[in-house]
Amino acid sequence: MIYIVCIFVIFGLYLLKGYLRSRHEPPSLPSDLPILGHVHLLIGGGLRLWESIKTISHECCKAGDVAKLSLGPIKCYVLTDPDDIKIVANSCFEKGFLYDFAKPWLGEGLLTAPVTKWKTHRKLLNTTFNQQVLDGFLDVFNRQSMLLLEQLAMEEGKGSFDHEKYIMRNSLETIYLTATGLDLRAEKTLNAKYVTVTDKVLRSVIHRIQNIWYYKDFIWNMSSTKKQQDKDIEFLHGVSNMIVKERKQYHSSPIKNSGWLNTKKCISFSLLFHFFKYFRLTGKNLKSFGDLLFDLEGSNGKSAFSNQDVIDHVNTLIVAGYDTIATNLVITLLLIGSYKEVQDKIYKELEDVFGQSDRDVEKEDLPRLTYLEAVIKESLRLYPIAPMITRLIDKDLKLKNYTLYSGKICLLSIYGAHRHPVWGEDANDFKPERWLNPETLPKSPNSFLAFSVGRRNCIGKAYAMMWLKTIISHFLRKYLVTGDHKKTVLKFDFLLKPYSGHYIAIERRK
Ligand code: HEM
Repeated sequence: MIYIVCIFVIFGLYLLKGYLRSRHEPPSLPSDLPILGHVHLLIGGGLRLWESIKTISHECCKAGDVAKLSLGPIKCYVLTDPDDIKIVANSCFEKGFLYDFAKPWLGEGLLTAPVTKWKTHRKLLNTTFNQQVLDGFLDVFNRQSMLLLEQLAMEEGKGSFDHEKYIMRNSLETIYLTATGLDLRAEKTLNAKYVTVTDKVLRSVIHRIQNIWYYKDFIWNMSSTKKQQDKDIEFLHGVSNMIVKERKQYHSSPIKNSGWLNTKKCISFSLLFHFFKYFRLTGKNLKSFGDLLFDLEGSNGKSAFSNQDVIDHVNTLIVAGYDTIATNLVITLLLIGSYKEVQDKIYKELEDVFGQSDRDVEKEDLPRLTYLEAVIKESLRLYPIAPMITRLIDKDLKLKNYTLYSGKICLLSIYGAHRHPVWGEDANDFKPERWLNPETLPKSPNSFLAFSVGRRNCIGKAYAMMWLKTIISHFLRKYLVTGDHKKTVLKFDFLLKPYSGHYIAIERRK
């Protein structure tokens, strides 16, 4: 008898726990189909995926900022409240299995590294992203801006054109120079191929995310997309392996520090060639991120990173850096071209700082470009390049109104937080002025999340702002830009990207 009572009590407690837990669980998003859940939202290409991200975010906001979403058997949470997002981002650092789909490409660089590795590596990498190192890149940013203007000259006065192709190429060259020291300018074919192949690999990762039967490795491994992905990744790895190997050779050389002329003797001809181009371009002995990583020492006095670590980090910096800044620049120029009064105000600020001169941007100029900074932030608020990121909930977490239970994936909607009512009734409008007055900004400092939030936020934030301010200030001193952002159609291919209608026209300023 006592056994039967015990079984009833245990069963009763189990049911009670389930009931109490369900009372704290958030509601499910609408259109939750039996067994399939919300998988139908993932079906279709990048255009449909972007629409789905917007729908999920708006529905979640309506449901009280926390909601459940099911992808077949996989149960997820969605968040749109900025403060709740910060709690999750600062408590759970593991990103969940979706990021594993990028591991064949990015290995265990910062973006995809498991938490144990990420913690030590992020601390070390933070030291290489200091202001002094970034200031050293300003020369590259100025040279690359001038190069872009030279290339755009052929489009002057000719009506609308696709500025994305120029900007993608230029951004890749810039990030390559600062991450590896390699000057891709002289490698036009390699540059064009790198951009195309990177795009293909991004799309293949998205293809896997969209088709849940590919979540199982054995099915994915049999697919033709995976076979093509392997070939593409082999090409991308081939490029970075070549560079990193040569840099490593140079760093392990006993005469590394004995001056540029001596260094020549111990490095291969091809490296010498790259060095030559690099020094010619910058005119200074600048160190790339890759060089700084090789120089870092661990607690035992030896190199902190293995060859593979450096390759993974350099690959990650290139991928995380070039597409994000390029896409933001494409969208920001389009917005500036759509709002004449905004363009006039930026130009006025540029005149205050630079007069009529087309001189280089100096580090002292950057903090003075406050209106331009507001424009860039407003562009990132309306069009966050990474509109949704994920975290694995690895402990039960109490939020404002709900508890999230361990084991589920949490989708943090940056898009949703940026269009949240905390931004006011004009949340959908492009209004850079809101950034100039603390009264017109949301109370919570976590409401702007374009670079994510917490300790696992974007390591390249300061780099990105510096590069964007430099290039736009060169561009607008030379050109008047027109465009119509309302005609632009966007898609989501791992990152937010323009699909069509994003063209601009440029006229030289008198
Ligand atoms: C407008 C430009 C950029 C935007 C909007 C942006 C946005 C973001 C976001 C939202 C994350 C968090 C991703 C996640 O949690 O899954 C992130 C992470 C990261 N970003 Fe950026 N990023 C930009 C530029 C850059 C640049 C220029 C670099 C490198 C030079 C860079 C390197 C990284 C890296 C390495 C991470 C992973 C950090 C970690 O996990 O510790 N980003 N970025």
